[in-house]
Amino acid sequence: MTAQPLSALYRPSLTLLTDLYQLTMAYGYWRQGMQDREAVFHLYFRKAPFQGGYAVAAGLAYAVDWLENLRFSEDDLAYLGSLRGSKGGVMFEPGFLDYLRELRFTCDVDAVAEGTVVFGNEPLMRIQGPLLQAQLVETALLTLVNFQTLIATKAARIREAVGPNDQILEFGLRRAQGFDGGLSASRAAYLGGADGTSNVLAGQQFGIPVKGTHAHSWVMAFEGEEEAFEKYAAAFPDDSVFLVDTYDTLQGVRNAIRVAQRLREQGHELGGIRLDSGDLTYLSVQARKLLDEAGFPKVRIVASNDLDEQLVTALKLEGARIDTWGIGTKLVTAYDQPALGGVYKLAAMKKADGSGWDYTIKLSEQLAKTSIPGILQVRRFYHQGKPVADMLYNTAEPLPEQLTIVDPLDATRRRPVQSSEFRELLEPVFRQGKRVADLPALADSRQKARQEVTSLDPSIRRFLNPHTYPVGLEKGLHDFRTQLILEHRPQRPA
Ligand SMILES: Nc1ncnc2c1ncn2[C@@H]1O[C@H](COP(=O)(O)OP(=O)(O)OP(=O)(O)O)[C@@H](O)[C@H]1O
Ligand SMILES: O=P(O)(O)OC[C@H]1O[C@H](OP(=O)(O)OP(=O)(O)O)[C@H](O)[C@@H]1O
Ligand SMILES: O=C(O)c1cccnc1
Repeated sequence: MTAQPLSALYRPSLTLLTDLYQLTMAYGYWRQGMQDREAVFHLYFRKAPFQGGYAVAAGLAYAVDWLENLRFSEDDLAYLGSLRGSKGGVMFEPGFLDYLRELRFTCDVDAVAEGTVVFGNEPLMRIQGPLLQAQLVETALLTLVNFQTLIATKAARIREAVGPNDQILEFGLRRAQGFDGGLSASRAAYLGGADGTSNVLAGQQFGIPVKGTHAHSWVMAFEGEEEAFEKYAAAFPDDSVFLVDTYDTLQGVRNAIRVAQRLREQGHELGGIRLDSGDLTYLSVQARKLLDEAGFPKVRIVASNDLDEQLVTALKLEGARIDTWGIGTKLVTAYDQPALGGVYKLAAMKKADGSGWDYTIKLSEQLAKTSIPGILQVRRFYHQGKPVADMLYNTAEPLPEQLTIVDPLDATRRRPVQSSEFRELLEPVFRQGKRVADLPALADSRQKARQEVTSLDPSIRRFLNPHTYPVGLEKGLHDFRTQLILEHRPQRPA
């Protein structure tokens, strides 16, 4: 089969962006008449990425867009109708395809706003509604939220390393995992703390400032480096950043200074220089000296070359004089942890007679992987404006006067909640399939992300062995979960 043109992937319907098993289960539920049994699922990850102490929630805007456009097109239905089982019969009978044709999303969705700091085991999304639909959306929600949360978190860590004043430019498109990997990474990187991107499509789609310098090939295309700088400046007299390391970096800085002097005579100022190889500390210190001595203290020094938060930290400690950090591969591919292990688990089903809830649990040998039953909400407690602990609780049960949170991994660790200052993290986004909340602008989510990260204690923000932020189960929920585990676990005689 020949490859589809790229434009064919930007179709109005991305409903088939799913795993086949979502559709086979949907068919099975439909056949059983179970499609409308009310169910509750939660989307959450278990462990913050990069061995860090937190994650930054992202991807909700994509998820909302996907859910709002959840509709099987005639092309989708024709394809599903063409699928065959192993004996050659149709996989999905025509009556089911008719059902899918009329299917509209009617679930309630509650979600954590983009830019919110989140921790392991906390639902980022809660989907409540007809079982078939709530199940069907699993894969797309995971693919959209997992990746962007991962990249936003990486960017937030890079922002931590870089500090509040320097610029971060995301340069990753060429090394990203495919075109959508590149596009959604640019969005999430901006949300998490980057100031701009080289990705022009991301600029157009999301309003992210587009920025950049020039490549080595520009310099190589001219007789000499100075001429190359001269010609670039002729095109962009007020917006030039020269890449100075094609031949000899410090000689490149001297060439840049000569061109900057001529630009100044014409009433323009050089924007910056970029270093892309060698010892970035030594070279940035030397370059700064040369630029300052020549009367160019405002010319910025941009650095790139396989940077990440660890390298930025090292370069800062070494005394590098870098103002702008160009970061590509390691940011957009989340190089040291290329996937966030977010999961989507069934937590409750309405009884067949509609009289109440049956709570569901997925057991595991590891307690960390055992799911949490209930119709969950996350309450974040504050002390003097700073988050101190999060509590997961079942909204279907009354809360006691005195709240106690229990560590889900060690029931002996519990703490009474003293603070009366709190907020609920999961906010209504859809009610019966209709969007009920406006999504914030991307720049506002970005600002929120920064505020949220900086509100955390430094012990949680640090890279090396960060403290664990307390996330616990409300004691009633903990006791109920334990009881459910005991009910479901086979009690083998000793
Ligand atoms: N002062 C420094 N301290 C720690 N690491 C540094 C320092 N300067 C540069 N690095 C990092 O060291 C790595 C290797 O850089 P270097 O330029 O020596 O090799 P390279 O990338 O193979 O060079 P080139 O781009 O010329 O092929 C890069 O990830 C770079 O960011
Ligand atoms: O190192 P990253 O964090 O991934 O940042 C992006 C890299 O992409 C470019 O290199 P490339 O060799 O592709 O092109 P160039 O000739 O413009 O340097 C640029 O010079 C950076 O080194
Ligand atoms: O503009 C730049 O300097 C740039 C863009 C993409 C990749 N590397 C660098």
